Amino acid sequence: MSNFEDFKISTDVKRAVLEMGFTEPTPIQEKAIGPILAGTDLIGQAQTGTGKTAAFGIPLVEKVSKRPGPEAIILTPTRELAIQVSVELQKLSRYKGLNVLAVYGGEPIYHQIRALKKGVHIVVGTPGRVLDHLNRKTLRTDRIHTAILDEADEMLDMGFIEDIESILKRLPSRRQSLLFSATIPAPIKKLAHNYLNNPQTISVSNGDVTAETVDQVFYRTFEQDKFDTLCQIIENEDIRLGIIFCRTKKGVSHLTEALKKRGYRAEELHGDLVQSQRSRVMQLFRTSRIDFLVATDIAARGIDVAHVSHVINYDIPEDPERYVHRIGRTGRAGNKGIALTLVTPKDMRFLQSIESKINLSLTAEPLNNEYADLEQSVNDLKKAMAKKHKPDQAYSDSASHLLNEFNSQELVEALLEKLVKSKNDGVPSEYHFGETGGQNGMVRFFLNVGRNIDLHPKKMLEQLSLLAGIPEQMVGRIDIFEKFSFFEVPEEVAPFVYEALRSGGLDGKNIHLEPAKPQKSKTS
Ligand SMILES: Nc1ncnc2c1ncn2[C@@H]1O[C@H](COP(=O)(O)OP(=O)(O)OP(=O)(O)O)[C@@H](O)[C@H]1O
Ligand SMILES: [Mg+2]
Repeated sequence: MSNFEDFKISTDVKRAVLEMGFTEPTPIQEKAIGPILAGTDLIGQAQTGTGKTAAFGIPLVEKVSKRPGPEAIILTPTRELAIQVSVELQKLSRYKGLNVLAVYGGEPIYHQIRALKKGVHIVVGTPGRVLDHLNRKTLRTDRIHTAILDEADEMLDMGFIEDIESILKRLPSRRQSLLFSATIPAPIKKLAHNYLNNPQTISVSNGDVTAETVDQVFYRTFEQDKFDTLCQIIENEDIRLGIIFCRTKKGVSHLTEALKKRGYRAEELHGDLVQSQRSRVMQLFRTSRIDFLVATDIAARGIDVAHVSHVINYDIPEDPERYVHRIGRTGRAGNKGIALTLVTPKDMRFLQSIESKINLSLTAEPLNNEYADLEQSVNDLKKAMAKKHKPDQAYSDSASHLLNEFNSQELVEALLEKLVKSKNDGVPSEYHFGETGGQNGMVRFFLNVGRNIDLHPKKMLEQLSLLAGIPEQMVGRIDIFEKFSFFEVPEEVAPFVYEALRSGGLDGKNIHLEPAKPQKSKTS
């Protein structure tokens, strides 16, 4: 089947579908619409951005009557998603003339009560506010024949499960229940069977967990270099609209502030904002009046904004499912998208679990380091100029001499080039190390060894044991990357290694060491 004409749906609904620009059903729509029309309970799984909303929305608006309702309830994990889904259902039912209402927290409840009283056919809501209405008896349930959990795995997970259970318990038991998500882990699927009646599972992922329209790469960086790395990425990439994800609300605020200071059009979205701010930011982003939405995982699920060209994980998600949903905000409805993830040494294990979840190994994108070095050299030079230095006659004479001989523009260019080259000559000018938690009594060190350093793990091992006076076999694992390396040693010898690195450096040559900033633990 490759045509909406082939479904048993009324012309009112068909007309709306065509007006929305949908000419052929997507695979999940092709497979799910028939069974839903037939009344089957269903678990529907398909990649991000492949039209799951219309897959349940089309048969739903077909089945809901114009009699006083409500006849259907859809639950979503965030307010933004409730609004978005209600808008899509309103569009689908435009010619049928149904009323769809979004009910969510952070908005005066009276407006919603008034709207519910006036008559609503389909309710889309977040669990907290829906429960509130049920408790106040402002939302009647006796005519509800369909319940849908969008982002079902999230809804049946820790944060929501209790609310969902109490809502479902109050709905008529003779009802059709539908669960949709891009990810449905096995334990959640098992749990889902408690709420469904003899469900059919429809899965269209042809082996890929993430949408194949999204190009995924990662960048190696350090905690303290993340912002510079991000700015370099933004400068290098051609970003139409970008969503930047951070782990915490604070992180989102700080990053937004920093980006704004640099002149980027960015706004923050997280749960500490009042609803009017949240709606305003979403509106600015949807209408391209800002270029970057900096968000917590609040924006990870379901959000559909046209022309999002890039998703950037400023903080890597610790949970592989979150990664799948976050990057799914781009590459939607057949469009291309790019997903970039910043990875620090301590993030490597999260990257590995993501890779095994999505059955893909991501490629590391090298940063354009020469330009980064150039920028740094220019900054170094500016700093030097800002310092009042005593005039040294010999330097002054040489400078006048050179200026007489060469054009000043060319002279500065040559000096800069020399400065950048010297940064990369042989031994790096700066070593940097810090400790992050190792495992099983091991302490992990990481070293920023700069670029272009020829450091074989074996050589590093020899030097380490020589320096710290510890046997080679005491060193756990050594990983050497382009720009940094890390290794683990038993807790008891860690202080010796620390001292040895501080006082000596790996090959004893002109090495400057700095302890890394302590890593603060973050909470959301
Ligand atoms: N048949 C279709 N033809 C063209 N575009 C479609 C079709 N169905 C849906 N779309 C569009 O595809 C986009 C993604 O749809 P939707 O938001 O329903 O995806 P989803 O599968 O729910 O993704 P997620 O897992 O991220 O929630 C929307 O902009 C929607 O309008
Ligand atoms: Mg969706």
